[in-house]
Amino acid sequence: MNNDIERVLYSRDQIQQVAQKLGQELTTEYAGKNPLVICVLKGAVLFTTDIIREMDTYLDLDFINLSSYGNETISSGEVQLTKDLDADVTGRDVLVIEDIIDTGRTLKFLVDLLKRRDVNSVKVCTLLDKPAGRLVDIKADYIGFEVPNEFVVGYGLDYAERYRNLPYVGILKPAIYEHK
Ligand SMILES: O=P(O)(O)OC[C@H]1O[C@H](OP(=O)(O)OP(=O)(O)O)[C@H](O)[C@@H]1O
Ligand SMILES: Nc1nc2[nH]cnc2c(=O)[nH]1
Repeated sequence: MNNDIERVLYSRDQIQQVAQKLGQELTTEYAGKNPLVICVLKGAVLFTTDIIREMDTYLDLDFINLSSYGNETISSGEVQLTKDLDADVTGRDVLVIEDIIDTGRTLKFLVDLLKRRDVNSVKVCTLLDKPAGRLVDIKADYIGFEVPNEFVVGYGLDYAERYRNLPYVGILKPAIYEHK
């Protein structure tokens, strides 16, 4: 699997360091607030487990599954809610954890949903931001790294469901797409 990677963008150590820094900031942000942390499945699983271990505050954890890429590298444009939250979010201070914001459609869909459900506040922490991919106007409050306008994999991010378990973020060799 590692042989399929052309270039590593962010190493495991770099990701751990940024998670520690963001976790400290989030500890301050949510002191005494008992936030509801929402992990956006599946991609944000690895980053979420890093972030919450760095947050020294009481919190609740929930999961939502949103999907719009299927097995492709380009968004279908339609966000599907395939698993809803278990928690009642009314009046909660919500922290959304994402792996990447690209077009922004997934995050906009989720933030709009949470606002319709009358949350008290919503903030977003993402491992990666790809500003050059943005098609809707939305920003994260906490960002690990910016990435160039290329399809990235690893650390939760997949290509056709593979590579989520790579311990770093990288770019695939072009031959991988040719042999799909
Ligand atoms: O800003 P956007 O263009 O909407 O892209 C970002 C979303 O795309 C990926 O999810 P995907 O739909 O691939 O589902 P997955 O997390 O299960 O892989 C990623 O995990 C983000 O949630
Ligand atoms: N794996 C992966 N999923 C994405 N979803 C939106 N952008 C990306 C990306 O660059 N890589």
